[in-house]
Amino acid sequence: MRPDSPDQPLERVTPRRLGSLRLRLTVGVPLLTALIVGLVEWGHEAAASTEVLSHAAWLVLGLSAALLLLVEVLMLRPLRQLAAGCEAMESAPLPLTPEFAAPAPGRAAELDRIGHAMRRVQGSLWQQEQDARELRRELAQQRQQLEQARAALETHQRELANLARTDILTGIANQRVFEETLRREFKRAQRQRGLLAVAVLDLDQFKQFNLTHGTGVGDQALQRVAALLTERFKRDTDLVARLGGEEFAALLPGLGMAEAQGVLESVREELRALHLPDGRGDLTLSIGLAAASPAHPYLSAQALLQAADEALYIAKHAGRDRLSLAA
Ligand SMILES: Nc1nc2c(ncn2[C@@H]2O[C@H](COP(=O)(O)OP(=O)(O)OP(=O)(O)O)[C@@H](O)[C@H]2O)c(=O)[nH]1
Repeated sequence: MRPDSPDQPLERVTPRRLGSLRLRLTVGVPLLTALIVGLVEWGHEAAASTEVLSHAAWLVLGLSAALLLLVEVLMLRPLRQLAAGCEAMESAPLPLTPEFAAPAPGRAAELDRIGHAMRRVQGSLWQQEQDARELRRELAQQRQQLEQARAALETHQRELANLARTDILTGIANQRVFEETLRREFKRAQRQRGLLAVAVLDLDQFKQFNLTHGTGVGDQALQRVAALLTERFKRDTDLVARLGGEEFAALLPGLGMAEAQGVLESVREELRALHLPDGRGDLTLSIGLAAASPAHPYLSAQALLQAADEALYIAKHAGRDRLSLAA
């Protein structure tokens, strides 16, 4: 049996205040009766006979007992049940159950039904709280998953953006980035009356190199050239890129023709000294170089790049493995 069941013995659930009320009624009514009888005896000693008074006292006592019984049955017992229900609600959360489905008959049924309704409400609240807790937990999980998906998406977007700007084989900038940067740096050089050198570098006889050593070795050679250029041009403003195939480019802000020529000649020498692909090979590089300066301006970034291209063409036709300067 549950501690808050209405069938429980009354002594176990009697609230202190109800017990106090009953005690006061139990003690107070007989005392009052005795007091009345005493007063009547004292006041009417001479007039009334002892026998009549005695009957009156017994009548009052009987009425008091009946009154006590009525108070107990009609008020105290239902109140105790209600109080017990309230206490049980305070003490522990209960699931929604069909307890007290049939309230006790009689006048106490009203209070039983109130108690029962309160317990149903409490059970319903408890259930709703459980549901809300479960929903909050699911929401937190979904929020976490969403956060992870968002982070993964951002990573993929970054990778995609990088892929769109990077040459896959060599990992350096691609032609698109080179042309964007060239336009930007050209405008800056024009604005600041600065220097800007552009070099186009092309591996010699690479078709034959592939045929001799295979395209896998050709790929490795392209990667070595990219690494060499990245190593040599490492200022923040420098940019090396692969324009496509076996053709590379270097953008060198702040460098005039003579300075750029010196660095590029050493790069060409270094590559030849590598003897790609196997330390005994003879892979070489032809370079066309153009430089914009206040003394030698170009109309556009495109014109500057075209001048470097034309210089490369001259280097190729002059026998390869050399650097040519734009006119
Ligand atoms: N291994 C490899 N080869 C490539 C790649 N891209 C282009 N090539 C090859 O590079 C070769 C370029 O040949 P060509 O344009 O005739 O130039 P070349 O043989 O270097 O001759 P010149 O430039 O006149 O010295 C072609 O055979 C392409 O197949 C690549 O990513 N990997």
